[in-house]
Amino acid sequence: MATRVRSYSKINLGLAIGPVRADRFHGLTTLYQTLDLHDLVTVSARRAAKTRLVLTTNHARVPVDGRNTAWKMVERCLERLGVTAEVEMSIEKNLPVQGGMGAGSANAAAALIGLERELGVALPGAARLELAAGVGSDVPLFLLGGAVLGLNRGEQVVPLPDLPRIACLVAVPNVGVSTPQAFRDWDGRQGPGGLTDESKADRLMELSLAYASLYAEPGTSGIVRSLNPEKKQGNSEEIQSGVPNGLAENTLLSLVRTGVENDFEQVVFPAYPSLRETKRLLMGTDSEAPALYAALSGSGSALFGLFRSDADARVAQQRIQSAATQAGVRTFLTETLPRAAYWQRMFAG
Ligand SMILES: C[C@@](CO)(OP(=O)(O)O)[C@H](O)COP(=O)(O)OP(=O)(O)OC[C@H]1O[C@@H](n2ccc(N)nc2=O)[C@H](O)[C@@H]1O
Ligand SMILES: Nc1ncnc2c1ncn2[C@@H]1O[C@H](COP(=O)(O)OP(=O)(O)O)[C@@H](O)[C@H]1O
Repeated sequence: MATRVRSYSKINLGLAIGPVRADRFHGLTTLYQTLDLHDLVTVSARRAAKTRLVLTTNHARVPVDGRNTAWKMVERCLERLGVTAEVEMSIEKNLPVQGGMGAGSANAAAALIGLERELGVALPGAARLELAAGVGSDVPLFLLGGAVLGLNRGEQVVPLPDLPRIACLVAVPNVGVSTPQAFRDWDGRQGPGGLTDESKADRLMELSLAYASLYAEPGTSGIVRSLNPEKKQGNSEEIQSGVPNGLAENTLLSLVRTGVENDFEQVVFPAYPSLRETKRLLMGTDSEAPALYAALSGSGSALFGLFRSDADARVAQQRIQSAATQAGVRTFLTETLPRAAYWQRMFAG
């Protein structure tokens, strides 16, 4: 029987780009958060004398050969295990391609999880993370889920205590942004806005510390209110009923005060000006269900807003859907997905 895996997505709550490294990748400090929006990856595998992979998908822009992240992962995992097998995979795409939501990366992690289950084997945890990092900088985070600190080129992941669930509206413009191109544009920036390598490195450190400080003992920093421990995990019912989620709001506002932002906005917004307008509409104004925070995710093109309640997120959805400048922008109402829920809901039966 085949294994069906929910291949969830991520947003980058914040992302700072550092200097170019010797391997030509950029140093990053980023705060990933998984979202309750997913593709479906189905894997069936049986041991065989020779390895044979077959991949199908419902999306024209997803490659079905060795360029596919899921294919790469399965091929490398079998090699690592010293196993030959016939593997059939299908990817049902619901998430945007080149959206900055890590969908292709998540597909690779889902393929690994599905393959292990099908073959009844499990690689050691560190080996899985190493394989994932080899497939892409964004893949290891999907072997943790929840709130994850990304360092080095984004592939070095540190699980963070869960942030409370919060209502989220994702807006996906009708353009795909190439990640390598966005990095090249960042490197090409000249003039007063450009940072020196030294100040870029300082900023990476500064943001790592700021993200870690979010988890300081409540009450000691004066930022996160003293809490009822039972409510520490947040509560999705609160969000669904439209009741404001005070804990999530507090934590998020703390994050905003740390100066969280996404450096890619500085190069992606000038290249695609309508994205800046999408962010403005997500944010809203004080009188019209404003977002607590809105930003570009990764290198885009998806943007997201985080809201006090599901009801506020719906109002923002209306704002975008009725704006003449936003034709072709798709919106998805969802919420952030903490680590325990990420793993509980992983298998689609
Ligand atoms: C920058 C992020 C933020 O989440 O962008 P999104 O793709 O999500 O938008 C990710 O780290 C992307 O991760 P992923 O898409 O797996 O990237 P990779 O395949 O590892 O790299 C694609 C290309 O991006 C550039 N790259 C990537 C990561 C990094 N730290 N520095 C880089 O310069 C390199 O040119 C590399 O060849
Ligand atoms: N499983 C996959 N799903 C989607 N795109 C893939 C996959 N494997 C490789 N790709 C290629 O990777 C590129 C970007 O992948 P994607 O993960 O959708 O973007 P992002 O990292 O911006 O979220 C696409 O242009 C596509 O050709």
